[in-house]
Amino acid sequence: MEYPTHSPRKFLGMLQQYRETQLLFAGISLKVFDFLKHDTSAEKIASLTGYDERNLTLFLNSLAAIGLLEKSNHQYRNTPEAELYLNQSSSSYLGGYLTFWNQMTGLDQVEELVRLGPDPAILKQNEGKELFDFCKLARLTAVEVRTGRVQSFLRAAAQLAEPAAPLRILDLGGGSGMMAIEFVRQFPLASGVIFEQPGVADVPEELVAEEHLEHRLTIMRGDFMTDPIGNNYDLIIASGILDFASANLKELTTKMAQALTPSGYLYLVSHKVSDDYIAPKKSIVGWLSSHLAGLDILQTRSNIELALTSAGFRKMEIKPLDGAIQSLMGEFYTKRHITGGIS
Ligand SMILES: C[S@@+](CC[C@H](N)C(=O)[O-])C[C@H]1O[C@@H](n2cnc3c(N)ncnc32)[C@H](O)[C@@H]1O
Repeated sequence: MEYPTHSPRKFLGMLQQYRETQLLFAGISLKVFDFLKHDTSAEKIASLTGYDERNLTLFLNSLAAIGLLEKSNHQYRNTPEAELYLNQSSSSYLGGYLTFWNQMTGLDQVEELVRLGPDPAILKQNEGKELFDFCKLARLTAVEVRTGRVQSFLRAAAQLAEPAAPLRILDLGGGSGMMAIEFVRQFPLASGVIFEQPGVADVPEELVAEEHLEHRLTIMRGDFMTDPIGNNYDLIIASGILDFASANLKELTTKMAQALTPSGYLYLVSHKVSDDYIAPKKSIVGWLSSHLAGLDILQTRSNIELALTSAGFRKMEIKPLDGAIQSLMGEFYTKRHITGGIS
C-alpha cells in the first residue's frame, strides 16, 4: 500500500502542543513549581497542598515527560527554565505574565466571532488603548522585559553612545518604563521622561521610585497622539506603540522626529507585519482575538517604513551583537545622513 501524499503529522503535532500548553497553565495555576526547587516527592507535595497524591503523581510525570520537570528516584525537581520562570519565588517569575497574555490573546470566542462578526462599538471606536488592560500589562512586563528585550536594547545602544554621554531619553508609551530605567542605570549621566496614559503611569512611577531614580526619570502623563511629548531628546524608545496610532501613524512619527535633536536616535520595536497580514505568525495570531472583537490597528512593516521615511528617518545598520537576542531586538533610526555615536 502506498503512503498518503502528505502526512497528518502537522495536525497531530498541533494537538500535542495544545495538550502541553494546558499542562503548563495547570502547573502554573496549581503552583506545583513552587515546591520543586529541590528534589521532592509527589507524596510530600500532596501533604503540603492537599492535592490527590495519585493524580498529582500522574500530573508530575506528564510535566516531566514534556520537559518542565526532571525526575529521578521518584523525586521531581524543576528544570532550570521552570525554576527561573515558573517558581513564584524567582525574581524572573513569568507565570502571571503568561496567564495574563493567554487570557488577553485567548481564542475561546473565535468561532462565535467568525459567525457573528465584531462588536460594533469596538469597531467604531477602534481605540486599542481602550480595549486592553495596559495597567496590568505594565506591571507584568516589568519582569518580562528583563528576560532578554532590555538586554538586547542596551547592547545595541552601547554601540551608539559613550557610557558617559549625558543623554536625554524618552520612553514613549513606556508601560512599565523598564527600558528607560535600565538605560539610565547603564548610562549614569542619562536622564529623561517616561510618557504613559494617566491610567497606567502610576506603574512606572512606582518602579522609578523603587529604584530611587526620581531625580533622573520623570513621568509625563497624557495621550501621545494629542498631548505634547516634550523635545530635545537624544533617544526616543518606541517599543510596541505604533499600532496605537491607528490611522494617524504619520502624525506620530512626525511628532517623534520633531521631539528628537537633529543627531538623535529612535529605537523602534514593531511587529514587522507583512502586507498580506500572514506573517509573522506570532503577531498575526496574537492580535487575532482583538481584531475579531473589532479592532483594526495592526500596522504593516511597509506602512511603518513609509511613515518613518516621510518623517525624515533613516534605518541604521547595527553590527551583529554578542549576546543580543536578535528576535527581541528593535531597530535604530536616525535623521542624520551619516551614522556614528551619540555624544
Ligand atoms: C504594548 S504596550 C508597550 C509597553 C512598553 N513600551 C513595552 O515595550 O513593554 C503599549 C503601551 O502604549 C501605551 N499607549 C497606547 N496608546 C497610548 C496613547 N495614546 N498615549 C499614551 N500611551 C499610550 C499603553 O498604555 C501601553 O503601555
